[in-house]
Amino acid sequence: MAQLIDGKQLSDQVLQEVASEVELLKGKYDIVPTLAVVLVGEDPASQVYVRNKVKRATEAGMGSIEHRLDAETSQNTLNALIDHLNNDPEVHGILVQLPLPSHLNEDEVIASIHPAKDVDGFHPLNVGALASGRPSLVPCTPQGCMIMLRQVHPDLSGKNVVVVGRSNIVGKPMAALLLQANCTVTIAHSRTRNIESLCRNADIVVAAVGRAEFINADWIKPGATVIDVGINAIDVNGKRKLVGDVDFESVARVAGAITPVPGGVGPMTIGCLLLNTTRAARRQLA
Ligand SMILES: Nc1nc(=O)c2c([nH]1)NC[C@@H]1CN(c3ccc(C(=O)N[C@@H](CCC(=O)O)C(=O)O)cc3)C=[N+]21
Ligand SMILES: [Mg+2]
Repeated sequence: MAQLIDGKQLSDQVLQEVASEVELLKGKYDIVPTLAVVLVGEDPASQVYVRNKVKRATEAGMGSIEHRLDAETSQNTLNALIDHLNNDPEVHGILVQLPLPSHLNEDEVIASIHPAKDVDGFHPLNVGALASGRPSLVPCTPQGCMIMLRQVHPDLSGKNVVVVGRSNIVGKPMAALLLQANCTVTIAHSRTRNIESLCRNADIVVAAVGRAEFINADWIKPGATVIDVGINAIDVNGKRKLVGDVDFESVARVAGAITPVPGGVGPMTIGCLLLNTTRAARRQLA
């Protein structure tokens, strides 16, 4: 049975670091690091997630502000809100929950967030900084995955890694971070040929495809490390169950180490979001 990489426990460690940084920023500079979360529409999964973020922020002694806008909100209204948050000195981080309703332009929204407050790390300036090896605000999920990987591989140099999925939110920034850690990185996606045998050669597989239990034990080299980014809600006998992109049951029998879902990458994403918020706050000190 593979070693379990406990995201809940690791994220508690990250949140403790966040809490002491918050203490320091309060005591020394009299600022309360504050995250503004913007949610457009009422997707129930998004609401759970937003509630979790606000809860953890409060526990870490941070400030948080929630802006809920209805699903029909116009681009102009959203732009005006972001403009207001960009210029509010008491807001250090801005997160606009994605995906947005289809009438809104996500790229425009992301580009309108001040790069210094872009705690998701999605602004083109932050994307460019990461791509050219000068990371500043790094996307939370890949950042959390790196912390988990370091538990098993303190030195990642020379490891063969396959990242399955090429999204701007996970796959691409994940590959950039791994490359910076001197891994040999392959990005696989829906058009990739022989994806199974590619994965079977990897020391590390990062699964970020958004398909429930897509990757099974045949894809995994015995002893390899598997990071499961997927969070998919499936129906099992009328009950809602969360599963990853990895068939945990079978893969855990061949892998050397694996992250669970829930309790894996998800909590680490939230930990890193709050870590980014303290970093953003520190950089905004006059
Ligand atoms: N601008 C933006 N930034 C994001 O980072 C972002 C986003 N939009 N939109 C939605 C996705 C999704 N996401 C999750 C993070 C943590 C959990 C999480 O903590 N999940 C728990 C389970 C929660 C449950 O029980 O439903 C776990 O995996 O253990 C889930 C989902 C961040 N996202
Ligand atoms: Mg894909």
